[in-house]
Amino acid sequence: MRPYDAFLLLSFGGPEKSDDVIPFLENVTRGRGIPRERLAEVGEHYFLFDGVSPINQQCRDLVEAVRADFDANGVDLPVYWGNRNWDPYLGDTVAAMARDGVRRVVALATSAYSNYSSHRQYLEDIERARAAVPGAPEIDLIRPYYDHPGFVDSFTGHTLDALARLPAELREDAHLLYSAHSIPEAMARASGDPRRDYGPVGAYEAQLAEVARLVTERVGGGHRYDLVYQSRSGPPTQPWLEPDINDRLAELADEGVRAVVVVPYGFVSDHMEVKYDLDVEALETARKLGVRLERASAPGTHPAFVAMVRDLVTERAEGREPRGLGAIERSCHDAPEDCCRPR
Ligand SMILES: CC1=C(CCC(=O)O)c2cc3nc(cc4[nH]c(cc5[nH]c(cc1n2)c(C)c5CCC(=O)O)c(CCC(=O)O)c4C)C(CCC(=O)O)=C3C
Ligand SMILES: [Fe+2]
Repeated sequence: MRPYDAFLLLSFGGPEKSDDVIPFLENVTRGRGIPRERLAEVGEHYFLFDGVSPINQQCRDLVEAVRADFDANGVDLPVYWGNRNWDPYLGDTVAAMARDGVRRVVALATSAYSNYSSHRQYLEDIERARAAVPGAPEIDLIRPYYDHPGFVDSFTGHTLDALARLPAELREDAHLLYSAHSIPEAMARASGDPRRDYGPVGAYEAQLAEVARLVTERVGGGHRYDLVYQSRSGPPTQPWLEPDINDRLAELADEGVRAVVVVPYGFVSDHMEVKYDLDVEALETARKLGVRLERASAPGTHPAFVAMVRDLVTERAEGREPRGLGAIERSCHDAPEDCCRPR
């Protein structure tokens, strides 16, 4: 797979026992101005699950699936994994790669969209880790891949599965709620390639709208749908993207909607923000409102998603033009120096 001699999965990281929770939250929020009350509250979400975030095991599963897929398809690259906020830390992984004689790495982040947290911050993580390791390999980060057919098809499949779990009499009129991580409005406006015009909403929201349209079209059946946000943090005075999923659920209940399928299209796996903010909190909201809620799975190790990883690796290795189902102008693949920076 020239010019590369290794593949790296880059992820967020999460705690795996109660004692990890507070140090993990300190890592995530260092210098970010998250109120203490919010931190205590999010800590409780983790303690509810005995301090174990699902995200690390989901990364191990994806690493194994990618290894098997590479083996079966003649992609001869060792697979490494490193995180931003928890063990295995990216810095340790970069040191291990240097020791193993790895010179050039192709990396995929477990974030599909353009914005500071999902794209730029991973580029910064890579540079920081490399700077601390003498003889560190070069690391090329794969572009945002939100409209790759492998990402869209895995959500389509999982949305159809979730619809099938609804009682037959509720299925046809079920409302689709596409849920993504809220971010500060300023971060949303600064997302993407600064030379491009994404309209008033910025690249992140434009990309989300594209994916919701693509998945709804493929699911068929003419379902009505909305874009909603979850997991807001930051001080209440700072505007973040809205509407919150819980507020929108209340409005839909008022409008007479009796069943919703929540599609966590902002995420790559069913990690804590999905397991708590959707499966505990939004489910409870829906139950109180008398709305039936089914949650579709995020891609995880869906075969289309695993095959996507290989396609993105070969795209980068062969220097192929990026392709997607949407309008590629919405991406920031050709502006790796300036995209998704705070302005
Ligand atoms: C866009 C986005 C994604 C989706 C794309 C992607 O996947 O990258 C994402 C994913 C994740 N976010 C996660 C966890 C947290 N995010 C926080 C805080 C924040 N997230 C932000 C954005 C995003 N976050 C932002 C703008 C903040 C404010 C602070 C800052 O500017 O950085 C906090 C602090 C407490 C709080 O305030 O909630 C925690 C604990 C986990 C791990 C879950 C697990 O453990 O399973 C994952 C995958
Ligand atoms: Fe987050």
